[in-house]
Amino acid sequence: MRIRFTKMQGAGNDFVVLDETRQRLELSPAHYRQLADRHFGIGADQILSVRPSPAPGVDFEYVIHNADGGQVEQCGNGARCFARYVVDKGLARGQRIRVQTLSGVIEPQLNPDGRVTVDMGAPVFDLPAVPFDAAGLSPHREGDWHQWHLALEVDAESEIVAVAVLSMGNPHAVLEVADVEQAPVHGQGPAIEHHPRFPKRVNAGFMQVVDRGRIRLRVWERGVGETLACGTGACAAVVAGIRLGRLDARVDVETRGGLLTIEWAGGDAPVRMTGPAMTVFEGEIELQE
Ligand SMILES: N[C@@H](CCC[C@H](N)C(=O)O)C(=O)O
Repeated sequence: MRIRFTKMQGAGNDFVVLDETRQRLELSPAHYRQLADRHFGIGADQILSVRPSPAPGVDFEYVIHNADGGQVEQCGNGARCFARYVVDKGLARGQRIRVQTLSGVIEPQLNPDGRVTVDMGAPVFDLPAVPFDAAGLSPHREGDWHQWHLALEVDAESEIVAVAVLSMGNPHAVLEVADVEQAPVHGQGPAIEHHPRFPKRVNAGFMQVVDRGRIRLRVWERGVGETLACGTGACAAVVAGIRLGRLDARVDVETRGGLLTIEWAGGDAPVRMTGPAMTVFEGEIELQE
């Protein structure tokens, strides 16, 4: 089967975008893995499918698959690229759209400067909803919140890390580190992703607080590995930093692929994420059966 695609990136987190507004492509997990493969396919961290509105009051459905072929609930950098795509392709009626995801409705909006702001909804702290199994663990109190001590096995050595746990529609564990460039992202990242206390696995964020309005962040993404940026990871890190008393309500997040700005007023307020969204190229690919 031959299909058309658009390659996009948001702060270096890269995507293959597929237009399924007129016809479902009915792709298998193996097809998504081929599209994401950097040697045998196009190369991407996630595959984003644009589908027609599934319900009154929303404009589109946004379906996300990780590079490993698994479907996931949310993708923040992808949401900005999704908005840029539907506007540039003339599929959207205005600059502000409502989009159904597996974890709820999000509202991206194109800004005059070309960046995109997304209302990502409120963070979720209910541990079973993340999901995170805290049975038998004692929380370590910080700010108005707490962190959890997890035992990890990394290169046959036992290590303990303190993580803040929350959902931005998808699960996140956030660790504070002194220097993000020296952080053991490729050692601790996969150990946290597959830790048995996270039954759906987890995205692991390594956050260095520069000052109350700026952090540096690297994220080991579930189903992908380290990416140049993770939008929901940036939201989760800033929310965690605010609740732990380290950050103010508006924070610039430096990632290896670019700058994101995250705003959160606390409580049930939605998290707002602003950042770039660009088309890289378009083409056709023959999918293996
Ligand atoms: N790149 C993303 C997150 C994509 C999904 C994530 N890997 C997961 O499995 O939850 C972002 O920008 O948020």
